Amino acid sequence: MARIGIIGSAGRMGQALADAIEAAGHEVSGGVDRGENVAGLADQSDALVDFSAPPALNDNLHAAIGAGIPILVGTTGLDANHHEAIDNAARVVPVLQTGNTSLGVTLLAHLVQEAASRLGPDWDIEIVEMHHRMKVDAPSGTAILLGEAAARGRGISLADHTESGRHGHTGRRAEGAIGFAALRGGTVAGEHLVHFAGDHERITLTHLAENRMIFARGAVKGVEWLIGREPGRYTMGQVLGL
Ligand SMILES: NC(=O)C1=CN([C@@H]2O[C@H](COP(=O)(O)OP(=O)(O)OC[C@H]3O[C@@H](n4cnc5c(N)ncnc54)[C@H](OP(=O)(O)O)[C@@H]3O)[C@@H](O)[C@H]2O)C=CC1
Ligand SMILES: O=C(O)C1=N[C@H](C(=O)O)C[C@H](O)C1
Repeated sequence: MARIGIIGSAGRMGQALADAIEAAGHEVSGGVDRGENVAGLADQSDALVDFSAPPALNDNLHAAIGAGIPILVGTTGLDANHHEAIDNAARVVPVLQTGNTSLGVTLLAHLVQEAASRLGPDWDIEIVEMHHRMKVDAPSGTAILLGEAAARGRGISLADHTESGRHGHTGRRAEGAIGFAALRGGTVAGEHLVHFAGDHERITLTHLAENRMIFARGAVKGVEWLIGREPGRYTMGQVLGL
């Protein structure tokens, strides 16, 4: 039984996570939201899970380091500075950062990498995601994770090949680009389609999240796996043995 502290506890994911922690036989050691004491929560926890917002990240990492416990970062919308802070924290405590904790997306990322490596650069890659109307970041963390998997498969850098938010007279598609489109509406928990568009044929790999429990259960698995590990930066692929 582990004592798991929730950062962003009043949010949609925080509430789903509390249910998943209890269903798995663990204890919710407490929860914090904006402006609350994360260091105090860390002191009474065996691990922290962060589903909050990017401005909270530095305090959350410091709290995990201060208490010497692992942290799973599920918050999306992170930039290069956030990733650098995660790398630094991972020298001291175990850290798992992912844009999607579900088993399905973790497997999908492997399939996307494989398809991208086998299909070659004349197959255009376009990633389309749809989420609920309350989502604040785009493209989703999952779309970026899938873009990175495609870029790895192709042996290119995602940053150098991203085409996002096309509008107006864009000119033709850049050769070798990985495109992103984000739709928002209703209560969609999360949909991701990765299109491989070749000459006169198309392959689409899809993941549909039907509710948030798939993310919450994956996060609990991640935490169970992280507790007792050496410091380091880990992935959901390692957790799920994929
Ligand atoms: N990795 C994954 O598998 C998944 C990741 N996510 C990501 O998780 C994050 C949360 O999503 P969701 O639950 O839908 O969002 P919500 O807006 O429902 O919840 C976010 C919660 O975090 C709180 N919060 C905001 N700022 C801070 C802060 N500085 N310190 C502590 N708490 C804070 C909010 O409080 P307040 O309302 O006061 O701002 C709110 O309670 C998003 O980045 C989302 O993309 C979501 C699903 C799965
Ligand atoms: O904000 C959400 O809801 C989700 N966020 C994550 C993302 O940005 O990919 C994961 C999931 O798709 C739901």
